[in-house]
Amino acid sequence: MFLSIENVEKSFGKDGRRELVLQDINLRVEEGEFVSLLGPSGCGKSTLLSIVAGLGNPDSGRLQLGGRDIRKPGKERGMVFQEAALFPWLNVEENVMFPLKGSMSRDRMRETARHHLRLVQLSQYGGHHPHELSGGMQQRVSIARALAMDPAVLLMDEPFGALDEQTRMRLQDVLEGIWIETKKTILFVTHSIQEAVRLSDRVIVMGTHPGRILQDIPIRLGRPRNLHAGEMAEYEAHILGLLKTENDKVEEEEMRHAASH
Ligand SMILES: Nc1ncnc2c1ncn2[C@@H]1O[C@H](COP(=O)(O)OP(=O)(O)OP(=O)(O)O)[C@@H](O)[C@H]1O
Repeated sequence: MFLSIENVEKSFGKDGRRELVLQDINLRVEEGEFVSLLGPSGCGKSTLLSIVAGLGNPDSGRLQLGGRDIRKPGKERGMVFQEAALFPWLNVEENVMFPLKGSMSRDRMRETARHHLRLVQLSQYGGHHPHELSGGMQQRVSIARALAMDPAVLLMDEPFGALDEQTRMRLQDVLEGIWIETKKTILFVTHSIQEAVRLSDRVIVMGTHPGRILQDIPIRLGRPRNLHAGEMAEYEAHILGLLKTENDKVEEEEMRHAASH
């Protein structure tokens, strides 16, 4: 199922005035694509993702999944946040089974949970409780939980943002492996240029004030990706240049704003 975002605009009230947070957002994500939203803090990445999740409405514009309008949350869109948010009183397997309740038999639920725990390489930990796992392992459980619902699209909001560098890179490998195996459509929010280039088929670079799309960059590299490939560094340098120009512009605006008050 393709995801389409057309002419989306969103503003919030701030200090007694309206601030345009998303302007003229147009994006189409094809079935099976891995697309990242990358941009400076405050450019509206999370706002856009939550609109796609159906957790917030745009002021104008249209969102569709497989040709059907998105108006509210739905199980065809799975969400993974920065914090794993597992139920501490349930074990790992029960956490993955929890959202499946009522949709299938208990045996089938258990089988589905086990399959997805295998996918995130946590087969041995089904009987453990969340507090017995590291942050990275907890996040893998939350990915398994989202995938077990078999969503058409997986929405991931900085899922590795709270992890240390080593764990983050390990989870990038795990996620790429899952994507290669399942070919899920993924929309992924990140601050990290390296992470976006490492994982994505396309990187959507966003600018801020107002949040908008600066460039849509296809990453034409094979999989699994070789972290040390020179071509990866070339993409990263190009994106860094784009973001630097954008940050310089924002700093200039802020200085002008401060000087006029
Ligand atoms: N519910 C809200 N009410 C008012 N302003 C909001 C709300 N949600 C977000 N904003 C504002 O919208 C802008 C974009 O926020 P958003 O969290 O989407 O950016 P982001 O790119 O995800 O940032 P970060 O990378 O820091 O998470 C910010 O200026 C933020 O303060």
